[in-house]
Amino acid sequence: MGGLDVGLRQVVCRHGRVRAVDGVDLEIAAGERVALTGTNGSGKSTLLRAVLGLHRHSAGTIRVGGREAGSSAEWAWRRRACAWIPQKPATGRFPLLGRELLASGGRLGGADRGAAVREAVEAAGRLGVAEVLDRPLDTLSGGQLQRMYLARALGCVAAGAQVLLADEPTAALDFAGQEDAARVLAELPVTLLIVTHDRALAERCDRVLEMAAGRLREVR
Ligand SMILES: Nc1ncnc2c1ncn2[C@@H]1O[C@H](COP(=O)(O)OP(=O)(O)OP(=O)(O)O)[C@@H](O)[C@H]1O
Repeated sequence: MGGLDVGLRQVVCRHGRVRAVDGVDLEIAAGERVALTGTNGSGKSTLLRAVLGLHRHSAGTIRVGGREAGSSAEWAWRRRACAWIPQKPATGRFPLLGRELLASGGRLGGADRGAAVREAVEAAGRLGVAEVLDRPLDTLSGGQLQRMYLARALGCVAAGAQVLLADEPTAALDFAGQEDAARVLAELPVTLLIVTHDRALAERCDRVLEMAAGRLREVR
């Protein structure tokens, strides 16, 4: 089993005056699969975004593979190490085509970039979205877009990402899609941190954590 360990110490994230994440400690072993559940607005997405450096007003310590990130080179390493499926995919003002998304994000790096993009395109085929590769992202349905992001994440893993941070990756999928995505995610040889309200997906994880008002507790 591959993967990198992830360690959070006393992480606090603010949105203005709101402490969306309020002193979170978390240790995830390399290769562990962790589901993060909890009430709406409890800080789950903010926590995931902080790991990627997408939430600026953060304090505390976040390590991936034992490495903190501060410099732009360290953040670039972090973003290559961590594949990312966002909750609210931005299609942008000038939306990318599907196949551009698969090669996007600066996360497909290294010598195997071509192989990684091929893997992402193949994954799109397996996930049933091959026919939308040449369409702008803003013309895709929510479920098609979510499948494209999953395919991109699989390409990132093929390119060497060892952690997958997924924010409600099955929320827009039909029943068969939820099953397929849960199986694919659970079989990946990486460390998984998945925000989800999907019980079946949480069941496949080694641990389930719950967030409430910015604080974390272990459920199983
Ligand atoms: N851009 C923002 N500006 C101001 N407040 C924000 C912003 N983004 C999130 N928040 C607030 O921070 C808190 C945590 O939000 P977050 O999106 O992390 O919750 P969540 O647990 O992922 O919720 P959900 O299950 O509904 O997706 C909420 O009170 C939310 O309203």
